[in-house]
Amino acid sequence: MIEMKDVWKAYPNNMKAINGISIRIEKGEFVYVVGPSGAGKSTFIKLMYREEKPTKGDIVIDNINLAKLKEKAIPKLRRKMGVVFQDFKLLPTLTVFENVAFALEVIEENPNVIKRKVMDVLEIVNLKNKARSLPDELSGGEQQRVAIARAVVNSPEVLIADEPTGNLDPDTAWEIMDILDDINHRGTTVIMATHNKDIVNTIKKRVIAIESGRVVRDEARGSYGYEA
Ligand SMILES: Nc1ncnc2c1ncn2[C@@H]1O[C@H](COP(=O)(O)OP(=O)(O)OP(=O)(O)O)[C@@H](O)[C@H]1O
Repeated sequence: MIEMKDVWKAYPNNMKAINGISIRIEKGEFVYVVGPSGAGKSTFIKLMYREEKPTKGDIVIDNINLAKLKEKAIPKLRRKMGVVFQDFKLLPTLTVFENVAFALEVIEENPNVIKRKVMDVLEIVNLKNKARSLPDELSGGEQQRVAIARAVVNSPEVLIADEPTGNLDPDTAWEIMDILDDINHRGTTVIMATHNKDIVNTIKKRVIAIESGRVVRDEARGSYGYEA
């Protein structure tokens, strides 16, 4: 469960990106975050994985208050969440297997367990046959699938995705949605910021719309609501 209570965020240049947001997201939900460019979607998402700290208010994830979290406790929080970005952010010199294994090696997981978990998750994203490839030998959609595998290999409770289909052609974007939907059905909460009107209007989920740093709509099975 994720709860924001009257959260405000101003950047050091005094840009007020989030202006009093209160929301609650239950375990297992799939939520789209939509809104015009500059509305505060990325900031909203960055607050959730503690990339940014709120100026005011509380953000509670599984009884951990991010507003009060010490720097040294951040790695433990991050183990509860996987993050996927528009530009994949894979390590270019590591193979697909190594990119996905990396998060487990950092926590000194047993090598046999690493192998099993990585191959299991590569199966979910349908990339077992590319385990030895390097990222630049893959298509954009395949690279994003590796990034998703890396984000979920640790079985996080929450998967946060900031425009995961933003760099992909429409067909590939739908493939990514199938995978995110599958991961959600396996029990992971998914929170996805997106500008993809077709996806939001077709695969109906909860929609939180943000404008000028405020929630202007929060609808179960909502729609995109803006011109694409
Ligand atoms: N690190 C930063 N320092 C200062 N201002 C920032 C910073 N990051 C974002 N902003 C500003 O905060 C506001 C909200 O930005 P944010 O990236 O959250 O919007 P967004 O809805 O994700 O936009 P887009 O859809 O274009 O990605 C914008 O005015 C932006 O310029």
